[in-house]
Amino acid sequence: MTDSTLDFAAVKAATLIESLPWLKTFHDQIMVIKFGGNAMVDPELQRTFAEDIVYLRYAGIKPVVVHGGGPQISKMLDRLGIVSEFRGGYRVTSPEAMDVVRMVLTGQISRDIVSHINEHGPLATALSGEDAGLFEGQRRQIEIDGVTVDLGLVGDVVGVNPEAVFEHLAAGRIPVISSIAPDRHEPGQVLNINADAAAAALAVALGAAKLVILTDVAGLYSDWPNRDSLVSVIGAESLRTLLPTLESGMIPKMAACLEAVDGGVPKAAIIDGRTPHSILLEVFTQSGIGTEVVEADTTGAADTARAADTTRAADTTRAADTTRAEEKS
Ligand SMILES: Nc1ncnc2c1ncn2[C@@H]1O[C@H](COP(=O)(O)OP(=O)(O)O)[C@@H](O)[C@H]1O
Ligand SMILES: CC(=O)N[C@@H](CCC(=O)OP(=O)(O)O)C(=O)O
Repeated sequence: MTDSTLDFAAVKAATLIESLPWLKTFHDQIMVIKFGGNAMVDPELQRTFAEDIVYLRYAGIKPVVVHGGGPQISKMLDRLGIVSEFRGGYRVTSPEAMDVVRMVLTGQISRDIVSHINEHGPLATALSGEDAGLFEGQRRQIEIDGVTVDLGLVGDVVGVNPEAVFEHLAAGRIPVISSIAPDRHEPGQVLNINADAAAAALAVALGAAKLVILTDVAGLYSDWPNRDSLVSVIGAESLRTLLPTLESGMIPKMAACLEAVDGGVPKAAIIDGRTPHSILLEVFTQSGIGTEVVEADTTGAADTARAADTTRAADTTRAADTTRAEEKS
């Protein structure tokens, strides 16, 4: 063998062995993966997403997919001439818009994800938050600049009955879940749940080891919209302080990460779903990609502890064009 072949083999071996601690950490653990509508616009990315999910499953992890579909819902609403707007990151949902939300999420997107995963074998099964009483919802109102905004048929998940998900996992299946919930206070009424929030509530109820949210941006930028300073790791307390200053799309996402970590999920990450195999890069490399939210704060002693614990880079921010691996070396 030539020197360059040997070097290449060494790099491959190093990449493979880097996954060993994570294979041990997550063995037999539940991981909730939220697939955002903006991360699924390209058919090739849907294919590599399915490969990653199947890879996790065969690596001995129990993946549970919660999907969004905001852009796809907006497109269908436009086609049907139904006006919709977002307030504070949530879609104001009229009864006729709700019909479209339900149809697109459960009838179209869920089916597509199941179909891509099942190209690898009969693994995935679709569930809506309505099925087997999985989610219980309650209408939510938000305040913007001190004024209460009525979001219509938008809800929070206020109860999760995870038995059906556990049963599917025990049977070796990969549940693919749509973020619709029956209204706890109005029988027959369903509510539109932001998929980040649904994923967080489910991750807590399932006792997941990690929540991973795929979106169309590298992670949380502390200098948005400049994109020079990507937050690598952030503790729950720092995020709580930052949350009120964030802008639209990031609000539900970071609120969901905080809810998950506050609820006992050890780690929640926001990653760029446009990077092929971003899930494998996040889960099986020491440096990961994107932004990770952890319980302990990222300054001072906590940094040292986490670095020693071989989890993440201690820096809270980094230049957008440097990798976390470089930071750690
Ligand atoms: N601080 C920030 N860092 C990164 N992205 C941000 C930030 N603030 C707002 N955003 C916006 O949030 C978007 C992600 O939210 P969203 O469009 O709802 O994604 P998804 O469909 O994946 O749920 C990004 O594309 C970006 O435009
Ligand atoms: C209340 C609310 O805003 N619900 C979302 C549900 C889908 C979703 O969350 O999709 P993404 O993950 O692609 O953003 C919506 O109607 O767009």
